[in-house]
Amino acid sequence: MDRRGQLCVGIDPHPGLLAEWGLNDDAAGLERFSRTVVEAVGEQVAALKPQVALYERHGSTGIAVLERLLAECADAGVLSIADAKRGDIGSTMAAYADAWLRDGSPLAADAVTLSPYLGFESLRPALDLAAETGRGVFVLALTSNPEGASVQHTGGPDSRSVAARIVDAAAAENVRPEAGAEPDLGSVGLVVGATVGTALADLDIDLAASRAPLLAPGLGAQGATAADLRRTFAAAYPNVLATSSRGILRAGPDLRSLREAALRTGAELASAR
Ligand SMILES: O=C(O)c1cc(=O)[nH]c(=O)n1[C@@H]1O[C@H](COP(=O)(O)O)[C@@H](O)[C@H]1O
Repeated sequence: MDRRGQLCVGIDPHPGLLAEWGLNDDAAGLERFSRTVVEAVGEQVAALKPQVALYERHGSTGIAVLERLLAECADAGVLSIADAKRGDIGSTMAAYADAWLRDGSPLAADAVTLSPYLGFESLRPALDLAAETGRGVFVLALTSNPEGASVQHTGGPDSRSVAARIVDAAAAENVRPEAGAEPDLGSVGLVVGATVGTALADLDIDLAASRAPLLAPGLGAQGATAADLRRTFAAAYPNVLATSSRGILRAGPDLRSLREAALRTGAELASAR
């Protein structure tokens, strides 16, 4: 982010987008779509975030395309975030961690998105493997969809909301006193939607203190702007990696148009007030 700015481009090969790009809704279309995005913006943006579901719907051939895409991200020198939203009991979580975060795994990415619905501590195998292999995780805290609040804003007996507890748990992970001179950010990131409005203040959440990289979806197709992000995240804004999928992808398949869309959005993020 220091070198390339605060934009992540999501790679979401929806059937409708494939058709708009003149591609078939099959593995060959998926491969062409994925390669085009890497070629257009892979040397320009901080990260690419393939949406795993859109590869899974093609079965094993789609997963094979995803494997190649993750390898191509590494070759292009751009960070990859596998948007898989995994979460399960610890013993199964170890297998998910192995799939997405282990050196040499065919699906190894630089980071993976995780769902803490089974309890933050159930994510332990992924937290530990990420720390061990120099990777990262992004744990859902306040999601960008309107339905998220019904779970994430609710509080327990101490009235701290579910989202605030997840942020607190990530913050505790990101403090590693034994590490000596620490980098600004830890490896346990959080997902906080660009669309959450005043929720951070309402729920008394201090994101800046969490030292978490903040993956913020909702820019573009879901209606949020760079100015919304600036306002919503306030002091934590420098830690935000804003992610946009359809908002950028609709400019394709022309390479230059895709690049320009990403450049324009990146510039808006850099100058947001
Ligand atoms: O983890 C995510 O990236 C994510 C979390 C969230 O709260 N909201 C959200 O939209 N996402 C993902 O971000 C992408 C948003 O796509 P666009 O709305 O097309 O920019 C999709 O792949 C979503 O699954």
